[in-house]
Amino acid sequence: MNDPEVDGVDEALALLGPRQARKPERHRATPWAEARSVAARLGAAGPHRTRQVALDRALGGVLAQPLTALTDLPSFDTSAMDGWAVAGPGPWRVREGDSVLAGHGRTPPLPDGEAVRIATGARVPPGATAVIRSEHSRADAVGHLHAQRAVTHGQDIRPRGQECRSGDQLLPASTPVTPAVLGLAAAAGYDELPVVERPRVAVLVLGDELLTAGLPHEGLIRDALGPMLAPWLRALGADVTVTRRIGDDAEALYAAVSGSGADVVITTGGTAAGPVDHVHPVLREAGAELLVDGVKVRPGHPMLLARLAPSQYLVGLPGNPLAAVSGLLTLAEPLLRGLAGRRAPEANRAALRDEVQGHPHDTRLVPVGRATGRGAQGRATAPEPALVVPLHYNGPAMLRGIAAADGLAVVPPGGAGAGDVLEILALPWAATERCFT
Ligand SMILES: Nc1nc2c(c(=O)[nH]1)N[C@H]1C(S)=C(S)[C@@H](COP(=O)(O)OP(=O)(O)OC[C@H]3O[C@@H](n4cnc5c(N)ncnc54)[C@H](O)[C@@H]3O)O[C@H]1N2
Ligand code: MOO
Repeated sequence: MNDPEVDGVDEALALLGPRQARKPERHRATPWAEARSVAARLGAAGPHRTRQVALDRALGGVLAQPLTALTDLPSFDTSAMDGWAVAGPGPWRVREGDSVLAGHGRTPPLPDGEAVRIATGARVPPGATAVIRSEHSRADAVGHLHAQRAVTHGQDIRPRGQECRSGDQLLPASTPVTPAVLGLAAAAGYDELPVVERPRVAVLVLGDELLTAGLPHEGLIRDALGPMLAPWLRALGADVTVTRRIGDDAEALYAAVSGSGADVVITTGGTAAGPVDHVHPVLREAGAELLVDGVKVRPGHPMLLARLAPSQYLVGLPGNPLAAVSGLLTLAEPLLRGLAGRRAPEANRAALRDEVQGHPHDTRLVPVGRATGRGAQGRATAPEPALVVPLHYNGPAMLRGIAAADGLAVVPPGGAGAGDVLEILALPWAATERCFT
């Protein structure tokens, strides 16, 4: 675990001038799984602010409190079918000129031996013992109703409280608010829901070489992270309040970090030890506490997590775009998930179709796609466990692999062989497919 790095981190530290040398002792990167746990623990600790929001604004949030029924459901004995409410054994005398419809108030009691027309969803009159579907009954010429099948007591009546009693817990806290949850909440009497407020996130994009439009030219390149991070972070439960381009300006970075009112500041670039890599010096100047300073993962090993204030964090993503994705999923995702009050999803697992080379000491995160067709033994859909294909173009500076991917395989140190079953990190937009479980 504590072996010296074999890949140049020691050498990189040796290149640091005395002003930049951040630790007298040898740099120790955190193992990948431990780095995720640190971020998850911080997130789970909160703070969790609760907000009451109208139902139509609660979608995508998570319940801050258990959802408790405000009423019995159904709230009255209800007809489950269109037909006849009857009282006692038949045949029944039809109560003429009268129909019991949904939405109507209390109806007069039904005496034994009588039947009245009733609609699905209508209140069953007091005294009724069953509902007979219209297609299972026949009214004769002298005003009597005959059942064409045996009638059992209570048939096709939904009794009050069948689904829940007022005060029953319908869903626990931390349940994601889906369209179905909105429907249930409305049925159970809610106009508003208490949801965990989304953590506010500020994104600071560093680098003088970045263009926001047009073609790369004369050493300048397009900013690939600005357009990618805000929507990705939103999908992880964050409220991204701003994406700012800071350039390679230490003072501007210090001002942006120390003046930020965000719960989480996310920086991109500047995490390494180059002449304009300002993140470490600025964190030092701001009195931040480094909780994770480098992670034993490829790409993305210079990623970091710092506490700026008691409940305010900074995640430093490396500038190489796939390394930034690695930092996003390793540190930002578990931190934000916890702060957003979300539960950890069950780990997805899938079998590798092809061997993946590993790093000798570090975890690798490798974009993978679901195998289909011949790769999945001739079937159109992947068999159990799902089969995934490692994708090309997975270098730290490349997004071509991840843009075509269904997830990121967690490749242990030393690599993995064909058929090995690995954890797959989900991409938030692939969540609805849940294909790896
Ligand atoms: N001497 C060493 N140099 C480097 C090491 C090391 O261990 N020793 N690690 C390398 C690794 S791995 C990574 S990753 C990068 C991390 O560097 P920084 O976080 O300081 O990022 P930058 O130097 O600012 O940029 C790196 C690379 O990424 C490009 N970049 C930056 N931002 C964006 C963006 N928004 N969109 C697209 N591309 C971006 C930037 O132009 C650089 O090419 O350090 C290595 N160096
Ligand atoms: O690990 Mo760097 O983060 O490979 O590109």
